[in-house]
Amino acid sequence: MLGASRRCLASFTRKFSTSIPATRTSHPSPALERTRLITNRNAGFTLSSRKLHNGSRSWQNAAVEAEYRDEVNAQRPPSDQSINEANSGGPITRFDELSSRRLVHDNVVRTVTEEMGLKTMTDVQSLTIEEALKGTDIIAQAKTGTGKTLGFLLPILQNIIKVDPELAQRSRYNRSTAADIRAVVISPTRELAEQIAAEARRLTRNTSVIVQAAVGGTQKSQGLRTMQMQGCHLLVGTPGRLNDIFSDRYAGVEAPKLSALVLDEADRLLDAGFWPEINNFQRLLPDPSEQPRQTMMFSATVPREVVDLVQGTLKPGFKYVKTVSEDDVPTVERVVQHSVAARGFENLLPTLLELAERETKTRNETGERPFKAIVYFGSTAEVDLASSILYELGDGRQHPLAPAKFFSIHAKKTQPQRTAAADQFRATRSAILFSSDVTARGMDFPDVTHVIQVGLPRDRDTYIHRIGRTGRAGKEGEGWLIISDIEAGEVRNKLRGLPIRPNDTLETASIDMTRNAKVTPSVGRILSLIGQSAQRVDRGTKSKAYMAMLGNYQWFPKKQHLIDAMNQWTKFGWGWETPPAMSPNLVNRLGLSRIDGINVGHEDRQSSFRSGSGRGGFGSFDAPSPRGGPRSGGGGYGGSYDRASGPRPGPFERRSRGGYDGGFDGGYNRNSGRGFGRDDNGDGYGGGSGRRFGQDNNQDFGRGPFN
Ligand SMILES: Nc1ncnc2c1ncn2[C@@H]1O[C@H](COP(=O)(O)OP(=O)(O)OP(=O)(O)O)[C@@H](O)[C@H]1O
Repeated sequence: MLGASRRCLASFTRKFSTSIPATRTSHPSPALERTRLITNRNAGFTLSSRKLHNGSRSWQNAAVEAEYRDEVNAQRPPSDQSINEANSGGPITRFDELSSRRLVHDNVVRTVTEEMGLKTMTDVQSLTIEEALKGTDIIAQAKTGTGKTLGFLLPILQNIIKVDPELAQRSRYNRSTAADIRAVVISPTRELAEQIAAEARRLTRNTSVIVQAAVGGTQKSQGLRTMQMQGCHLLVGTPGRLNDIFSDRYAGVEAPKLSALVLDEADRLLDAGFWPEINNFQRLLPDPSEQPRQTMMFSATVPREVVDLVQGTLKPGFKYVKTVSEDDVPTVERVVQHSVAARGFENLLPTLLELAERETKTRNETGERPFKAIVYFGSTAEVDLASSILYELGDGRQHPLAPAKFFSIHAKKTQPQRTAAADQFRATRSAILFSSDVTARGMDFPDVTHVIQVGLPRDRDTYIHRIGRTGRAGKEGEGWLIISDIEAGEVRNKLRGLPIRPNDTLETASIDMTRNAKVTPSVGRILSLIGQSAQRVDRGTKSKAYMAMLGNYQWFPKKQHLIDAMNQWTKFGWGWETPPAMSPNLVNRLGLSRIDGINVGHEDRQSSFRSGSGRGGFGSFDAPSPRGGPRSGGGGYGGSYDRASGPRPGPFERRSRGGYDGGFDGGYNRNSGRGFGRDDNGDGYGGGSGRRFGQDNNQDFGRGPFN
């Protein structure tokens, strides 16, 4: 954030004055209490540097606690009243009114109502579309999955058509060029940019408006050729690639008539990781004093500081639309949210399996929508480890989670792998997507029944956006947060006020794996399955996950406690007597030199060791083994067993094995090399505020936004 703040201060010290008439409040009703159109009349202040230099946590808290003095209720009437209101010029709540009031071309409205099947506007659409059609600048905050995308695409499209009416019809003759861009939408992630472009193409299919996407990880030259051949009116892209093509003087990409700029997931784009790119990109666009343009910013989370930050750059009269009131929970009510406190890190995956099995079974029995889950982890390495272990459960026999298909996405995969995984997950009825935060914002995967977060999300907004992948467009969903006991205090701190209910119905969460114990057969089976599967995953994948976790838990003050908990995980989760090695340099940098239990050395020199001892694994449990017959003591792994002396083919490279025809897909990129930190965009941009530790020995930690 620091980087952003400094630059922001330089760029946003302009004072401005704006006065906006209060929006009419008519027929208030309880349903309307939550919907607010906030008009900020805090004119003429200069940004406080101290405020902007705050860390993200205080950002979030400030946002939650912020009292907006100048807010005006613009509450939405109940539906039976709205039609009358619309006829008499009240707020528009149905898409067909856009046509009857001659606000949007019939052709476009028909596409929305007939082809997309949408009749009634959501709150945020009702409050933004009409304003945006007038060219007003907008900051909009609305809960996840409430149709913000259409809230900006529809007015952009109509405003393009207004300037060039011929574009309203589909024409065989395409006059557009790559130097004819009228609107740009910026998204923080490639997947989201592609999704927005796909929605824009659906919306424009009966017009001559051309939509293109420009995202990192794809061939720039190929994208440019398409743009040069087909032309472009509406460009959707990620910040790095947009900068790249606009600053390439030979690309022929220009926007002299640019009339709209949209920042989707605006708070993320204005965060430190992206701000330099956004700032730079704006400089490549026509000067707004010569070519007036509309700016719109949308997100489910818009901290007060972001509003303060950007309002100086918006046109006087801008609207701040907020459909989440301060005292409302920022997640949709239809998503029931549970938290499970697991005893240690070694309990996390067994708990995940128990939950996934239970939910799959229940849904099969009741005939509800099949289990379709996104499981979030804090880093790419954890995604790789968990997805490998869960996939390996199907080794030569019926997979316990069949018929679910498995996919995984993170920023270290190639873009074609990421796109394929997203597309296939979208199209699959029963599936599990293991993901880092690259899919946390904006992604609209249909029918996701569960969002499961393993480990503490980096902040409150990340939790909210992840949860927002379920319960979309009026559907039900469940959120599960599975954390280890050392995170419990921080969870209370970060996620205070959210409607998360403790849940103790998962038996494996509380099992003490450091001791021999009697467990129920079902628990014993799960522990054995995970233990055996962990043995089949190579050492490198595990070591990287360990390092990544160490990076993610840098916030944890009691280092000895942290290392003890992590070593307990490697010992009882994987059967390793010694944890992965860390270079002396790294140990120093992480402030661990006085901590017991660190394996100082070089992991690559240890990788040929056979890890695991005769004991190890999940202690010893009196439970039948999954292959029949009672298990004797001696550890869940059945002895020392490590197939990690050389890399084995990644599970994602195999489509199906044995009796499990679900198969893993989406590609498995082993060439991760550096960077085990968190990732959430992967636009190939190397800047940002992510702190990196341990660049030696291929050990790379911390929240590097571009890992
Ligand atoms: N008026 C509407 N009625 C019903 N469904 C709608 C409406 N508008 C959009 N949708 C659908 O709702 C889903 C979510 O929309 P969208 O992705 O735009 O949400 P969002 O608010 O941008 O979410 P996020 O905050 O996660 O980015 C999409 O499948 C979209 O087609």
